[in-house]
Amino acid sequence: MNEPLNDRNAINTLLPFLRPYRRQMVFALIALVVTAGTMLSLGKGVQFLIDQGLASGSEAGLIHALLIFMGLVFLLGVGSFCRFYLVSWIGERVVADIRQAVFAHLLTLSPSFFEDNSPSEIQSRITTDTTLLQSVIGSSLSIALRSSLMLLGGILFLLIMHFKLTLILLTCVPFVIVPVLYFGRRVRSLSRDSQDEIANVGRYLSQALRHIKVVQAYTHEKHDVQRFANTVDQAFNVSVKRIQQRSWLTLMVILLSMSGIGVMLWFGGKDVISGEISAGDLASFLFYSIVVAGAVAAISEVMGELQRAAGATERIMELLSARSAVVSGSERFPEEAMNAIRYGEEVIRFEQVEFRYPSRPDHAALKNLSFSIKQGEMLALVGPSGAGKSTLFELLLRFYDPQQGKISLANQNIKQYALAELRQHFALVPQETVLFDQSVADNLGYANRSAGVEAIQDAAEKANAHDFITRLDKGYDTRLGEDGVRLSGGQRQRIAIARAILKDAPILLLDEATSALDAESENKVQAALVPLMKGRTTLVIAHRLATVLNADRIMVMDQGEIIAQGTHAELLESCPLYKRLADLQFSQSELSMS
Ligand SMILES: Nc1ncnc2c1ncn2[C@@H]1O[C@H](COP(=O)(O)OP(=O)(O)OP(=O)(O)O)[C@@H](O)[C@H]1O
Repeated sequence: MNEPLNDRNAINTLLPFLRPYRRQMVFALIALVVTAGTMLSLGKGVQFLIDQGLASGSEAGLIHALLIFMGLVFLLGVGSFCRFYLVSWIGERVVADIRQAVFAHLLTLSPSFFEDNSPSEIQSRITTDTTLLQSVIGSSLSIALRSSLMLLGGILFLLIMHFKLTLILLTCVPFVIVPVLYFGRRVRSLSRDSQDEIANVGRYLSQALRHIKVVQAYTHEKHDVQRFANTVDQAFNVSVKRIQQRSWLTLMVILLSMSGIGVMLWFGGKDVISGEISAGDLASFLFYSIVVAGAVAAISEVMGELQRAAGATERIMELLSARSAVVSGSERFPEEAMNAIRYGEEVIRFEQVEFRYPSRPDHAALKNLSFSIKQGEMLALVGPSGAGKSTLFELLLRFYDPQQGKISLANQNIKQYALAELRQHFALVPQETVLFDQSVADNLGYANRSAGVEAIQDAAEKANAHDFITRLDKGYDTRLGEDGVRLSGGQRQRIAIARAILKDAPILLLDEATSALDAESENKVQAALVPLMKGRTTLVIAHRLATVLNADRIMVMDQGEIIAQGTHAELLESCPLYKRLADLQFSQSELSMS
C-alpha cells in the first residue's frame, strides 16, 4: 500500500468528510455546552434544595427550590436528547459517506492492487474499521468533549466553593487514575486479542459453510466440529482474561474513588459540624466531586478508543489514497475512426509488446509480441498452459499496461482513451462465468444496465439460454445463489454468452471453458456462440476443435511468444507444438472428423 499516513494526515483526510455537516456539528456543540453547563448548575440546585428548601422549613421554599431543580433537569434532558441525536447522526452519516467513497475509489484501482491487498483484508477495513470510526465520531468524541468540559467546570466550582477540600480531593485523583490507566491498557490489548479470536471463529465458520459439499463428501463434520470448538474456546479464554481485568478495574475504581470521597466527607463533615459550611454546601461539593471523578474515568476510558480510531482512520484513508497502476486516458473514443475501419482492415495492433506482472517482475509473461487483427476476423489463440493467452486479453482491457511496446485500437494507442470507453468496445466471455447472488435477469443485465426485459430475453434466446431459464422456479426472477450454484457448467456459459450478446461490443474476447461438457451441452454452447460471433472481430482462446476449424487464423503461443500462425491444416504440418497440443487437446475422434 502507499506510504503510511501520520496522525495529522489521517485527521486532515477525515476533514473533507466532516465539512459538509458543519451546521449539524455547530448545533451538536451547542447542545454539548448546554448539557455540560446544566449538569454543573445541577450541583448548585442540590445546594439550593437542601439549604433553601429543606433547611428553611418552609413548604413554599421547598416547592420553589424543586421547580428550579426540575427546570434544570428538563433542560438537561432536552439538551442530552439533541446532543445524542446530532452526534450519532453525524457519526453514522460520515461513516456512510466514507464507505461509499472507499468503495467507489476501490473500483477504479487496477487488479494489481488487489494482488497486493487481499479483498478480505479490505473488506474488514471497510466494515470493522469504519464501525470503530463511527463509534468514535458518534459517541467517544462527544464523551471526551463533554467530560473535559465537566472536569474543568467541576474543578472550578470546587475551588471556588472550598479550596481546602478541593486540594484533598485532587490529591486522591492520581491514586484512582494510575490503576485505571494500568488496567485500562490491559483490557484494551486483550480486547484486541479477543477481536482477532472472534475473526478466526468467523473465518472458520464461513470456510466450512462455503465448502459444505467438500466437508460432507469427506465426512469431515466431526473433525470440523472439534476444530471449531477449539477455535471458539480459544476466543472464550481470551474473553475471560479480559473480563477478569475489567472486573478488577471496576473493583479498584469503586474502592479508590469512594475512599477518596470518604476522606473528603470526613474533613467536610467536620466543617459542617463546626458550622464553617452548610449541609447544602457539602452536598453540592459531593455532587461536583462525583462529577469530576466521573469525567476523569470517562476521559481515561475513551482515550484508548480515540487512539484506536486514529489507527482505523489511517487504515481507511490509505485505501482512499491508493493510486491505480493503470491511469485512464483523457481522450474520448473516436467512434468515427472505429466505424471507418472496413471489413478486413487492421483494427488491433500489438507492437513489440513486453509485459511482466507486477508481482513477478523477473518473469516476462509476454515477450516481443507483434501481431495485428483485422476487422471481422476470428483469431484463435492456442498454446500450452502459462503461454500468455489470458494475459493478452488482460492487456487489451488495460487491467495492466505493458512495460514496453504499444497496443493500438483503431490506429491509436489504447492508453489515450478513457478507460470506460475503451472497455465498452470489448465483450469478454471469461473461462469461469462469474454469477452474482441476484436474479437471472439482473445477472444478464450486468452487461448492459439500460437493457429492458425484452432485450434481455432476446439475448437469452440467442444464447440458447431462454428455455432452461424459463424452467427455473421463477424464470428470469430466480435468484442465483452465491457463485451461481444452481446452474450447471454449460448453463453458466450460456449466461455468459447472453451477457456478451447484450453488451453488443464490436470486439469479442472469448476464453473457452476447459472443463469438458457433455455432447449436448457442448452443441448448445457452440450454437449459442454463432450469433455472438457474427459480424464481430473475435479473439478466442481455443480449447475446442470446432473453434480452431472455424477460425480465420490460428496463433500458437509458447512462453509469452508467438511461435507460429496459420490454419489448422497448415499448422498440423508445420508446427510440432501445435500438432502435439491438437493431439492432446482435441480428442482423436474429433481429429479424424477434421
Ligand atoms: N496475476 C498474475 N501475477 C503473476 N503472474 C501471473 C499472473 N497471471 C498469470 N501469471 C503468469 O503469467 C504467465 C502467463 O499466464 P496466462 O494466464 O496468460 O497463461 P495462459 O496461456 O492463459 O494459460 P492457461 O491456458 O492455463 O489459462 C504464466 O507464467 C502465469 O504464471
